[in-house]
Formats: sequence, structure tokens, C-alpha cells
Amino acid sequence: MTAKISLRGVGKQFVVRPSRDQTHAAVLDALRDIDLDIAAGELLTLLGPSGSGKTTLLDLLGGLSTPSSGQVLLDGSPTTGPGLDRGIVFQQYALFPWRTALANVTFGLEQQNLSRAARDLRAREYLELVGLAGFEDRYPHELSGGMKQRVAIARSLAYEPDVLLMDEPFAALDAQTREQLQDELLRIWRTTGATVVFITHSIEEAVYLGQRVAVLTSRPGRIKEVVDIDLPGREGGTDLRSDPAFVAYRHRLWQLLHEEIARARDAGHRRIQPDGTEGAA
Ligand SMILES: Nc1ncnc2c1ncn2[C@@H]1O[C@H](COP(=O)(O)OP(=O)(O)OP(=O)(O)O)[C@@H](O)[C@H]1O
Repeated sequence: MTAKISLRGVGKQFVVRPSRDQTHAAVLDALRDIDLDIAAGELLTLLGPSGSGKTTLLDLLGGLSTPSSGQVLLDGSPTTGPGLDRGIVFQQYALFPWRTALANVTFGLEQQNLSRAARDLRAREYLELVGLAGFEDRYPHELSGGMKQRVAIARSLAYEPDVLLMDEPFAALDAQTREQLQDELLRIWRTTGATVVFITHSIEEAVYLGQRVAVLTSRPGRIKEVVDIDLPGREGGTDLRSDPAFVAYRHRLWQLLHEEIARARDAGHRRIQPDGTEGAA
């Protein structure tokens, strides 16, 4: 496997401000010993309980923060910060309200050495790819939530990144729009050949989209298991979610996730001490 992204023993700690009854700042272990290879052109979904470090991991991949230990490698080289080779799509659309859909998409291209006409052409292409041809001149307030998220995806795709990092991009959408955008994402992924890392809270979404699903443990997040998803009927427009194989994967992931949720609940009586250790409350 050619690894596009490799995580080698990655850990991330945060210094947390002391609360009123504490005298020293505490250290919070968000991620610990993460080893994971993501192949070029793979679509990997990342599932984990709340607070397990999914966003922290995506920030590391995006170069928005640096690991406290270990290394994040992109094409074999350590990442040194954000780059146009990685596009990020967040849950909230993060569009500029004063710019049209087209101008939101061209924004990312303005640092590139492209003429205005070439930028507009590229932006139109990607708006069409996400199904928004004809909406170029609309402002964000004139678009539905699903359409805004499509613009955000088009903006990330427009500078043709090798890697697309998506942090619960469909979580705020209604169920129907969400399913539609899942299919659109699969189509775009096949068209562009990008490597996609997709965070979700939804087991169903993780199975539907992922070629593999990486499950994180509760905090500190580690890789609990990586499940290969082999669903032959994916391309066929069938009701894949009712397929027995799909249901079996969903159940397996439900078990893995619920073990972790129970573990976090059982540890709920513990708290972080000022020296960073965990002890009884
Ligand atoms: N900048 C920060 N400073 C201090 N603690 C942080 C910071 N960012 C994240 N954390 C803590 O790190 C842990 C992991 O957070 P993160 O947001 O990555 O989890 P998550 O799995 O994405 O959660 P959710 O599913 O709820 O979005 C949490 O306990 C969080 O409070």
C-alpha cells in the first residue's frame, strides 16, 4: 500500500487552564500512540465517542496544530503546517456572507497563479460538480443548508487538493439532504481520486462512505480497531443500508463504539488532577 498519510506514534496533549480549586494547569491527553496509514485515493471514515480526539486528529492532518509526540507524514515527509495539498471542510459552512457562491469558491484560488478568467472557470466547474450550476451568483443567505455545504465542498475541491479532510460536514443537515450529499461525495471522490478522511458520529454514515472505518477509543483517543468495509453493491443505486452485509457492519461498529462509550461512562467519576494524572473526584 502506498501511504498518502502516515501517523507514527502520534500523541497530542493540551495544557488546560486550572479551575478555581486548582493551583496548576493540568495536562489533558487527547490522543495517544496513534499509528495509522491511509492509502492514496482511499476514503477512510473516523468514528469515535464524543471527546475521543477526532477533531484533534483532523487538525493534525490539516497542519492546523502539531503533534506533542510522534509524526504526521504526508507522502513520506513530515507535515510542517497547512497547505493547499489538503482541503478542509467543517461542519459549519464557513462561507463569506458578502461573497456570492462563485466568489466564495474563487477565494481559495486567489493565492494561486491563475488569471481571473481561469479562476472563474475552475470555480464554475466545481460548482457544477457539486450540483450547483446556475447558483453561481447567489449569496449564502439565499442558499439552503445543503447548498451552502456544497459550496464549501466546491471551495475545498477547487484548488484540487490531494487530500480532503472532512469534519462532520453533513451533521447539520436533514436526513434526506445528508443521504444525497453522501452519494455526491462518493461520486466526487471517484471522479477526483482524492484521499478522503471523513469524521462522523454516525455509524451508518461511516459504513456507507468508508472503505475502512477507524474507530477511536474514548479519551485518550487511540485506534481501537480499523474495520474493512467490503460492500459489493455500492455502485448500483440499491438500498445498500438494508443489505444484510451493511447491517452486520453497522452492528459490529455499534458494539465497538458502545464498549468505548461505556468505558468513558465508567471512568466518569474520575477527574484530572492538577499534575495531569487522573484520580478519584
Ligand atoms: N485547544 C484545546 N485545549 C484544551 N483541550 C482541548 C483543546 N482541543 C480539544 N481539547 C480536548 O481534547 C479532547 C478531544 O477533543 P476533540 O474535539 O478532538 O474530540 P472529538 O472526538 O472531535 O469530539 P466531538 O465528537 O464531541 O466533536 C476533548 O477532551 C477536548 O476537550
